[in-house]
Amino acid sequence: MKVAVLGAAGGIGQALALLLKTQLPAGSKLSLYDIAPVTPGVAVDLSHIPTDVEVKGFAGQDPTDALVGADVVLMSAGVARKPGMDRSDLFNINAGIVRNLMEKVAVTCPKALVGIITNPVNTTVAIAAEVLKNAGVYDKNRLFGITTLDVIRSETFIAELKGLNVADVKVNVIGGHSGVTILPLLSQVEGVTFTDEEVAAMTTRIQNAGTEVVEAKAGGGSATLSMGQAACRFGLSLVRGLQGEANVVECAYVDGGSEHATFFAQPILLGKNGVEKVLPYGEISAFEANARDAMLDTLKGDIKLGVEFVK
Ligand SMILES: NC(=O)c1ccc[n+]([C@@H]2O[C@H](COP(=O)([O-])OP(=O)(O)OC[C@H]3O[C@@H](n4cnc5c(N)ncnc54)[C@H](O)[C@@H]3O)[C@@H](O)[C@H]2O)c1
Ligand SMILES: O=C(O)C[C@H](O)C(=O)O
Repeated sequence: MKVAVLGAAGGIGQALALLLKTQLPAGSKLSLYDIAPVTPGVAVDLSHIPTDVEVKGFAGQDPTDALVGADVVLMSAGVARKPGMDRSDLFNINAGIVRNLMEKVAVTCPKALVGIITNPVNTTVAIAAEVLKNAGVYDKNRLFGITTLDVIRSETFIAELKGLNVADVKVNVIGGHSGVTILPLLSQVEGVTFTDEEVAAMTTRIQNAGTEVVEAKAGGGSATLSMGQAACRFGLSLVRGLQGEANVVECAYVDGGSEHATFFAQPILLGKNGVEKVLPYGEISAFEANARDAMLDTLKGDIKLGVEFVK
């Protein structure tokens, strides 16, 4: 199994690469690419950790060498937010970065499962899909916007509030990955009840958790370590699905035939071809149904921006 990380010298990329080096199955290959010249050094550094995962690093303008033979590509290349910015403010720089990298993916490893981390995810995933369509290699089952950070935040915050063992807390988060488009389905969390006030406050906290980190880092970037963990969890789930493991389920932002929008985050069953099955997100409360319906104009606008950028 070969996993390529694009943006591997960055805050997320280095954390993710470290976690993958220590957690990928024995015999895997880890391929690190970034425009930053330090990237081969990051690979050498990781290669001294005694696990059976071979690490190679590539720098420069062309990611092709890093992508050859990749089964999974995880992309965090791009710029991060500073206080006062929305994720959509990253579009001007990151849209072109994602388009250019996806053009190389389309040519070099068109069958790879691709997980997009680069913000604004609601839009960059649509850009990635359009690039793959233009190249004639689009398979909607192989492209994912990684929303796992919203899931792990939900698990953490709910366990803290309710005094639960966090390992027992499971939460679906649907919609997209910015502001009101992030919708945790608190009504489905087993073994707990929330007051209306708790639902409102917890939903807002999860939606604003990225901003919480951006403000705490005071100009030094956005979430990197928790995102490294989230991307590692999602990347390992992709690998487990590819290896034929049963019942691998994660929420992700996919082109899954949703009635709500072309791309919509919801639970998916992963398998040997990526998305094996898009799963229903189940019964939701009136609060959640209102929040879902209220997000759709924003989400569809974000998607349209990405489609039009490539056209
Ligand atoms: N999906 C999520 O939940 C989530 C969570 C956190 C951050 N993010 C996003 O992830 C992205 C990266 O965040 P970060 O904190 O790692 O930023 P960072 O600045 O620490 O790292 C980004 C890396 O991308 C590299 N890069 C820039 N242009 C490139 C190109 N054309 N090819 C290859 N590499 C390139 C940079 O050299 C840098 O090493 C941001 O867009 C951020 O908003 C998404
Ligand atoms: O908030 C950001 O800009 C980064 C990321 O999307 C997050 O949710 O932490």
